[in-house]
Amino acid sequence: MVFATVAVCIAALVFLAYLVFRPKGNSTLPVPEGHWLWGNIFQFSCPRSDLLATRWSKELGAIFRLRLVNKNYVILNDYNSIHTAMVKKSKDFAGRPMHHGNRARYLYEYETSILVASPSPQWKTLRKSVHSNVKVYEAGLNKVEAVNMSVIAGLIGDFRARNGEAFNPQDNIYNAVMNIICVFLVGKKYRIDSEIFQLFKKVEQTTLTVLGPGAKGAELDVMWFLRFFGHKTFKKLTELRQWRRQLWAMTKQDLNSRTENDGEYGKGVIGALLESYQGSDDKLIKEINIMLTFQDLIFAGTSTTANSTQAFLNLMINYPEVQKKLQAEVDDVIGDSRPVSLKDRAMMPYTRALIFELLRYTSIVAMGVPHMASVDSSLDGHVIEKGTPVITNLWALHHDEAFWKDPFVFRPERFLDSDMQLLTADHPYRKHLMPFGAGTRVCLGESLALGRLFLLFTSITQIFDIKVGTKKVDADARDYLSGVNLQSPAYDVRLVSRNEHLFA
Ligand code: HEM
Repeated sequence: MVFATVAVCIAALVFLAYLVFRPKGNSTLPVPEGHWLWGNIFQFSCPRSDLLATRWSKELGAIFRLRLVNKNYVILNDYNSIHTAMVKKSKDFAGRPMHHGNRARYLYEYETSILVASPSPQWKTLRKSVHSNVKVYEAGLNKVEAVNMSVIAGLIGDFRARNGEAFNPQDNIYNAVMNIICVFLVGKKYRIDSEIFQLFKKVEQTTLTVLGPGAKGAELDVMWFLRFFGHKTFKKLTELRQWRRQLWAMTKQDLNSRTENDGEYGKGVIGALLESYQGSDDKLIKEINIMLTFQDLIFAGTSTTANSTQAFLNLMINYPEVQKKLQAEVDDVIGDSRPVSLKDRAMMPYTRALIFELLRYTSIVAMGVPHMASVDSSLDGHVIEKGTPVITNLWALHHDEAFWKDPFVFRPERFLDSDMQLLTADHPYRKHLMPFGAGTRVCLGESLALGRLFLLFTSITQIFDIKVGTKKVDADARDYLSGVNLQSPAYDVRLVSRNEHLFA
């Protein structure tokens, strides 16, 4: 009797759990086979969820949904679906699913920033302000260039100090890119061993480990109660909030102690933002929104560019014929007696094609940044309910075998025409390339990133022959490590000087 009562109670509880956790709505989109209660969550919380989603899309079609416990997520895997959602129906899908992610909500202190806010008057004002400050920054191209080149000169110096011996370039690249971001944000480079620089690094790197689809602790998004049981990611999130507050206090103190012309390059984007809102009656933007946007820009700008540069060196080792062509163009257009300038770009189609190919091949931001349907809408005849998170699988778009010939071969020529000129922007290859997303939420740092990659790649190539280190590591992007951004596995390289006098 007792046994029967317990069995009935358990069955009732399980049924109740199913009723509570079963996803609401009646989506017609196919879903991969998963657990009856928690759906696909543990399958999807894996390293390289982009590769898994790409495999699923081959069985289920370009648009499918995942069930993560009681929530439906829509995954878009080809050009038509991504372009329709991001560009044609940009307004319908420009939201961010902040309410779905406990980790993000807690980290962002239940407030918003440029990256996590759905379109609203506050988001528009913030995006417009950052954008106009970025533009001011870009307007004086010489200034941006001077900033970049001073940091790049330091990086070249670090590389030279290796005397052509094998070494892992990861830290040097990361520190240089982080300092480029510091100059962009607050108008100043920092000493690598300074407390503030170390805090910048800690905030950036920890953010990457606690957010993102495949990051550890994704289960907190649907089982928030786990925070009461000593969950490690929750502890990290709490620490990160403290480090960010500390970094923000130090940054403000530093900015306040400087006069307009004091900093090497003004007060940067954050200095300008703070000045425009401090003392203004406009209560739309609060200091916390600027602090959170500061964090967005640190992590959106650093590892994306650092990982691309790290991938570049290993690609040059693995594709020596590409390196030769790049060097030939650098030697031809820039020569060996002056540093590279952004103005050279117009005369360097091969280099620009190489950068496009690198962005396609590596697809560093493989799953984009999650979007959300802001209204009831549809994609390819399927209803997408308001509030549904929508993920763009940019990896699948950039490695679609039905569209790209040999997508796993690194070949810059695919972006050149028969006269070796860059394909025009309306060419299908250019249109299918969306490493920065597209539409309303397109990456805010696209032109900055393209400019920096150009200066970094050409400067390194001008000064060094890039050679294999102690052992060759495959550059196949399918083997990259996951996080929020993909990263090449560690390798070492020999950078053998071919130009002794520049940056000496
Ligand atoms: C190789 C370098 C970079 C790549 C591949 C990249 C890629 C992306 C992607 C895919 C998105 C999401 C777009 C979407 O929501 O559909 C994004 C958003 C964003 N990126 Fe980048 N990014 C790069 C560099 C940068 C830099 C240097 C900055 C600024 C310093 C930056 C700032 C941002 C911001 C603020 C957003 C959010 C925009 C919004 O939500 O409205 N990114 N980026």
